[in-house]
Amino acid sequence: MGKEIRNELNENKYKYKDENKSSKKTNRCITSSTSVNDKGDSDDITAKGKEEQAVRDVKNPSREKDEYKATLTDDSNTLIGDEFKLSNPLPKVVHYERQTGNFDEQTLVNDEPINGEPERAITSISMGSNSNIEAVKARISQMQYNHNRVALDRSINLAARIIQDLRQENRNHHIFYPISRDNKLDIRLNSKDSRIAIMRQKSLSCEDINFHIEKASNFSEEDSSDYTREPLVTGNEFEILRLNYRADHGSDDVVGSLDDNSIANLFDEKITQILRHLTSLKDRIDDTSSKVLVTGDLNSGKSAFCNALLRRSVLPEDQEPCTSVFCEIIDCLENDGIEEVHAVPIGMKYERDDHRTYMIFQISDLDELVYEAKTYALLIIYVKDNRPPSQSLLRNGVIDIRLIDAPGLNVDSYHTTQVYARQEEIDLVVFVVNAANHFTLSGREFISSAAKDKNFMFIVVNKFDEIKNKERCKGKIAEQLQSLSPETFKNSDEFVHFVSSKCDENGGKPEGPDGDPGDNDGNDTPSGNPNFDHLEASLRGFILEKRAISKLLPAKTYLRKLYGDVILLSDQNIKRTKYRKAELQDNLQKVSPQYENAVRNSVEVNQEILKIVEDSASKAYMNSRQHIHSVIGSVGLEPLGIRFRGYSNISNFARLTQEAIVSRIFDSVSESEEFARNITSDAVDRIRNCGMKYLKPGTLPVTKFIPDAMYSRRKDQLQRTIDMDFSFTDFIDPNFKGFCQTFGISLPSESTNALLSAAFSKIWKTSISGLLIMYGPQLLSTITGVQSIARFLPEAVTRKILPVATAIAAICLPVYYICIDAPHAYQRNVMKKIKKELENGRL
Ligand SMILES: Nc1nc2c(ncn2[C@@H]2O[C@H](COP(=O)(O)OP(=O)(O)OP(=O)(O)O)[C@@H](O)[C@H]2O)c(=O)[nH]1
Repeated sequence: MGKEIRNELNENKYKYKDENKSSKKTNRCITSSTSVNDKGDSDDITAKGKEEQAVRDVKNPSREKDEYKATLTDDSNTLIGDEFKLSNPLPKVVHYERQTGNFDEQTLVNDEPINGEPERAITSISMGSNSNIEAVKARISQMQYNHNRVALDRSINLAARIIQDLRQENRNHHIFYPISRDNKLDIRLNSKDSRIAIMRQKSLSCEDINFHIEKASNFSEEDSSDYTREPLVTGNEFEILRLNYRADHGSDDVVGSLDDNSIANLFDEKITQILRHLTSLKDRIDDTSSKVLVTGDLNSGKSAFCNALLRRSVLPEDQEPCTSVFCEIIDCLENDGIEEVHAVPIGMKYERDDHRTYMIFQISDLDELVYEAKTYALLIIYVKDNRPPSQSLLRNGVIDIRLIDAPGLNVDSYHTTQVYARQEEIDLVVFVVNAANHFTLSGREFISSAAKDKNFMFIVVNKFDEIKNKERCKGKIAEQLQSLSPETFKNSDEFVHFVSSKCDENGGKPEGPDGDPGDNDGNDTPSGNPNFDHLEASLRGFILEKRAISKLLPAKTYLRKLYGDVILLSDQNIKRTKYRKAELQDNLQKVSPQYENAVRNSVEVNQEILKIVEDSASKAYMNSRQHIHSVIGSVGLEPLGIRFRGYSNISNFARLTQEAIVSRIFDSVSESEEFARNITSDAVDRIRNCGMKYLKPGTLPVTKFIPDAMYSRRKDQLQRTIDMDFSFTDFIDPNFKGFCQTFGISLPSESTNALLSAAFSKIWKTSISGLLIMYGPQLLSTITGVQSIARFLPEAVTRKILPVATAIAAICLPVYYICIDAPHAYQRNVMKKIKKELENGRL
């Protein structure tokens, strides 16, 4: 990813080089609309202090130069005050060489090209008036500024895209974030307070936290060696992407004790913060006004300092802590020239044109309003400054400046957090420190945090009048500042000021009466206090002349650090991935033979197990089938021991018969199940032995096989599945053998018996049975030889009595047989039904 970012940066020419080095490359101009100049955004013409060179002849046409073709459109008027308004038309297109401040020979004057006549172009401009030259300079300055602003805007968009990609990557599979592991902190992480603090993190659920804490506690040397075998950065090298996690305010950072999941969550949160900050940076550079935040410790004199800058006692000053609401001071021209206070209630977004978003007060009400922190989030104070633009800070003719007086840092944690949050939308921080206290802990923390994107901040060491040993105080401040904000320290003369903001009764800073700008008559003079004058001049110079530094540099600084971090992180991930890949390949080589062996064994063992399972299953199946079938077969043949108590009791007989049959079948099922249990138990043992052959001792899970849990089907369920209804036909099942046995007729052989029984049964169910009834008596008489005997009987007997007797016998005998056989027939029919159900698989 590092490479990708670099490529992307190169493609877009977002080169953030060291400013000192880049300044040596003098021949580079602003190149394209997407580029950031070599010196970043800080070197507009005025900042370089080379205004006198801005308009001059091109002496060396062969030198290397990039051209910037700037069309003077709306942008050119953005910063030009009335005094720069032109009497003569300006050239429409100017080719300007950045490093030398020269216009080249392509310059057009009055729409006409002046190729080869550079003097004409220059003459045309310089022959006009000084205001012409100033106007061209101002416009070029503005062009460069706008150009840099657009470039930064694009760079911020690019950074946001990269950061979002990073977040997605981190969500897909955790990004490796280098940290130095600290096992000692685990104990602290396990404390109750830490648990509660971690639970407050919305990204972690309760279970997650317990899991992470447990994991952190179990973190062993072996785990940590994963991270130490290769030389990696520790995470402290990151400037923007550095992760901190403190269980409580002021406690130690415990990131080193968190596991990968928690780190990934923290990283995700960090990205959310960065994206928010990038948005505020974008808003900040697009905002045409400049916001100056005056902050510092409680009672350090912030309000007094603002008043001193305004030359008016606008904000209340007190020995007691007083400012607990943010006070934003704006020139009243932005409020139709009316001096007043707009108090914005908490939760409301201020819109000047929407009166519902604020309440209006007089400036004199500020004495009370600054205490109303529970009601108001912001006090917008519109003040009039009659001083000329060259002296006024708010109405300076160049850029709108808003002074923001913040509550003291150490008032309480809520206010401190608010100050931290607001500094994101701020272009310049003025940190007011009490000369007697030096930098307190909260002051130091704030300055370190602000230094992330602001290379420079003004340090106002206030109440210097109260210090006796002034040199000693200066030394102490310098010592602390060196480590806190090196850039500010390097440029101490411009950025560090030892002053007294309190009104000087002996002709010090002029101060008008409260709310009355009467003294502020536009003829104001410097304060008479050289230190304060110097501070004021530096402040004006920085904000007005070095707009690029005050407004754009914070964004550039932040982006440079962010890109640096992303590249560092990418490099670490690439290294880490390569290292892991090599390690995995090593391991793969080591485990490959073992793996192949394991696969072979697994195939063998699977085949063995499959065979055991198939054998056992088919044995159990065959046994059950045979056993149950034999029981079903025998039930119809053997008596069940249920007495038939006549046809009046037939339903009871049917129920008892069915129950007896079910009981027989159930017993056979239970016996089969028992058999299957034994077979399965034996199979499980054989499978276990099979596993033991291949697996190391102790690796096979100890599971207990419980045979009794195998079958749960109960007798009553079986009973319910058998059809309990019966009809009278269920009691009729004639068969030849039974018929013969009933009447004591003996049959020649078993096979003949079976044959006849089958035929008998078939015939019974067909129309032949009807014919038999009709012609049965005749047939019977023929079969039994009644006809031949009849020859010896008197004719009356043969004609009348014999046929009637034969017919009676042919009807009564089967009826008698059916009645006698009914109980057995029912038993046989029920069994037939059950068999049929079994065959159809419904039981
Ligand atoms: N001697 C001296 N006193 C000062 C100076 N600046 C401010 N004071 C006094 O210090 C006290 C506090 O000043 P403020 O301006 O209210 O301080 P602050 O930082 O705004 O206070 P909070 O907003 O409450 O945090 C007031 O009594 C001021 O008169 C100074 O330069 N010298």
